[in-house]
Amino acid sequence: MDNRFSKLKEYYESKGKDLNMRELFSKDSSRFNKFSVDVKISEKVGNILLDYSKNRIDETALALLVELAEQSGVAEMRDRMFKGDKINITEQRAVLHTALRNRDPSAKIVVDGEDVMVGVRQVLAKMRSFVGRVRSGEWRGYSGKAITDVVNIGIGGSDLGPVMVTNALKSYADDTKLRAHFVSNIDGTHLVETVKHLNPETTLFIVASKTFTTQETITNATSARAWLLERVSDASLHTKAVAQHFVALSTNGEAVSKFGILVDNMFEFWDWVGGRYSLWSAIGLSIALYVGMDVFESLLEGAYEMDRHFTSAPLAHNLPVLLALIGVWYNNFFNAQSVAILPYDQYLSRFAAYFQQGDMESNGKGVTRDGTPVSSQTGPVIWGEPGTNGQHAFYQLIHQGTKIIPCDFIAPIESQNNIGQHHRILLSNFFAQTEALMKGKSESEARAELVKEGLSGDRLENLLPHKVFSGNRPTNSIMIQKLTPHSLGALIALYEHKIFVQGVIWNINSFDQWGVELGKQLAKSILPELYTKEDITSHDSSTNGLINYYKKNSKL
Ligand SMILES: O=P(O)(O)OC[C@H]1O[C@H](O)[C@H](O)[C@@H](O)[C@@H]1O
Repeated sequence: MDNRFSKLKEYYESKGKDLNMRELFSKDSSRFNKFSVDVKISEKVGNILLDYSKNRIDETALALLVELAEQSGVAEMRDRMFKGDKINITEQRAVLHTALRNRDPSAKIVVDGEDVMVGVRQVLAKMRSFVGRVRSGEWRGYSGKAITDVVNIGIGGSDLGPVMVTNALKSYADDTKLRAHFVSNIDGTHLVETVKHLNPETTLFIVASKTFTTQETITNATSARAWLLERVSDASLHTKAVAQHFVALSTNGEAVSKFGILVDNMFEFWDWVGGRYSLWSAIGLSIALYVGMDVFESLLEGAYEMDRHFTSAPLAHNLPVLLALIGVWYNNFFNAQSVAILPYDQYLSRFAAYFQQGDMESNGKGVTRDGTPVSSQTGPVIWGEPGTNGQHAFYQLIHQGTKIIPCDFIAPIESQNNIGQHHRILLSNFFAQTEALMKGKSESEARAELVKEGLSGDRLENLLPHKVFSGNRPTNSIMIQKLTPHSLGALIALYEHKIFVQGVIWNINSFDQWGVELGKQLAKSILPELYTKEDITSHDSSTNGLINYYKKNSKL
């Protein structure tokens, strides 16, 4: 760790590592007020509360963390990102997903002498017109019927965002009129199972790929086209069928035309949009078709409001900055390996999966921006499932295991589906889990409980250690008023910017992903080997063994 971390390191060693939340809470009745921020993001987003008091921090640790952010140039790098500087140095690209949701009609962001906002607005207008035509039934399939099902074919950033958001905004859609499906995996099962019950006359395929070279997507799109054409018996209708049933979302116009999709049916975006930050671009078309363009634009607006908070709030009261700094504290000093994202909202069931790519592909890096090996830990493992499901699956390890797992609990105050006691039960679990993780159960408390249950002697002594919870396990609690397109947009942007801040502090490039390339290259060289008769000897003995085992037993 370089000098920027030394004061924190010293504080961690002398006091930080022994901070005990139970003691901190009992000594200071205003701890919640001191270590929480309730920010009104905008009228439509509403407030976002971040309670970070259930963390192993005190005023000194927090002040030193904020100092770390200042010294690392977080504010400067943030401003460079928003104005379109090429901060993605390895790819020499600007990082401007924030331009996609910039709702200021007079905004101008110049990259290579061109105002990118012009194109952003044009594509949004094109999306609006297309979405309107499909949703109203004006856009027809080859046989004259309106579209009932949309299948997004894409993977990674061209899949996870739309999957997560369409799921989150289900209550804003009308599934009886238009359904959204997603095919990502190259495993043929994904496509076959998805189209099995679909009517080719009323199905629209969206081929979503920034590069339009991704093996999985192009293979799935080719098979989807074959599926459609096999069902159009009149061959003279084939060109029309592709034109009416295939659209593309991409930065690569040439490859799109080569695939046979009309330029008119292509929705463009640009190399300054990272795949994992692209749901705000044309990649969001499946979202817009599913929930309507107004709702999609509300999502953009919500993210824009979070951008405004991020660019204007002082670092010590800045939601993404606080989340990032708390993460750095555990990642770099307590040696925490992972972070669990636990939304207490079924609509957010894909939120953690989405940010697995968002965070791990961004900050899973081993060299600094100047190419030297990092001297501190970088991005954590991100995982999580919605509550309360997770409670009955993996929370045991978070409560009593040997690993420290900082958790983010997220919940809306209001439910979209108020039936019986459900929402209050859900929230009581949220509150209880964070309390239990913080407080734990001491030996004397556990003993008293066992005595009360009538246990004594060896039985009590033997059981006692299993009933003790060490506590002092960190959580952030995030509450929004209600899961709306606006608040969802803000929540996603909150996490995006958290990742950004951590990347700046670790001095890494959060916007490339070279690490995914090697496996892709090797797969390309292995594929032809799977078609030959003879045994393969060109790899290590394990890879040769696996390939030859497959070939020997394959019935193909
Ligand atoms: O949108 P595409 O160009 O098809 O890329 C899809 C995905 O594949 C790549 O392997 C990257 O790791 C991801 O960042 C990207 O989102």
